[in-house]
Amino acid sequence: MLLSCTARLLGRGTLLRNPFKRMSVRMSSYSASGKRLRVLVDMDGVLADFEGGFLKKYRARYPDEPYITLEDRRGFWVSTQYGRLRSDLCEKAISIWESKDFFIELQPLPGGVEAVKEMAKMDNTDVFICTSPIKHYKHCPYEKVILTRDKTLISGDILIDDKPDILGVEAEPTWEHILFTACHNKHLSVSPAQRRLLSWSDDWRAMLDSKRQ
Ligand SMILES: Cc1cn([C@H]2C[C@H](O)[C@@H](COP(=O)(O)O)O2)c(=O)[nH]c1=O
Ligand SMILES: [Mg+2]
Repeated sequence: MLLSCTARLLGRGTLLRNPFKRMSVRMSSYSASGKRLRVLVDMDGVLADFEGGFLKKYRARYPDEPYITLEDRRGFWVSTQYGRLRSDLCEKAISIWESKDFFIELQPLPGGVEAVKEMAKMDNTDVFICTSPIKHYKHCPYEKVILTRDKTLISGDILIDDKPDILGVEAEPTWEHILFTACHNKHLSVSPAQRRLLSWSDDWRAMLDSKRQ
């Protein structure tokens, strides 16, 4: 569903060729002096309701098995928390997002598509969706947009992402990580230096502005 919303914004035929870059270059003009702002926006848990979509499909497929409400979610990895509930539930959880149509049917999180659309129209701003694929490659890469297992390698000014720890081979990524609040991270106390975006109703525009020269 998110992908179809995004496709409507951008034209489905261009999705896998990094349409946001083309779109932002087309829609905004370079200023003579100003540096362009590069915003990386995560997909699962930021634009697409991964947790809600997972729970709905898990309960439909395994109606007699225990489950974890969104209120009780803790820790980034759903599979880890389900595995702690009962060891075989880890594999059952994984089976949900490895299924065909899981990613393409995720619902958009409120305001996300509109925010990205607005960002992409801003002067001197380039917006990219930056998302990690699952290890099971059968359906996921086709259903997602831009893929990287290591977001530290991607250069940008801001990365809006719900994963609390974004690690990779680059020890000092160029971006500032803005933590997008999700059910699994809202109880975490993060360092005072770490900024949070509570939802797409929060002031993401001010966060972008704070990074402009
Ligand atoms: C919770 C959870 C997620 N995954 C997968 C699903 C996504 O493809 C990535 C997360 O991508 P993001 O760019 O960091 O949002 O991880 C998983 O494999 N196991 C899980 O428990
Ligand atoms: Mg995410």
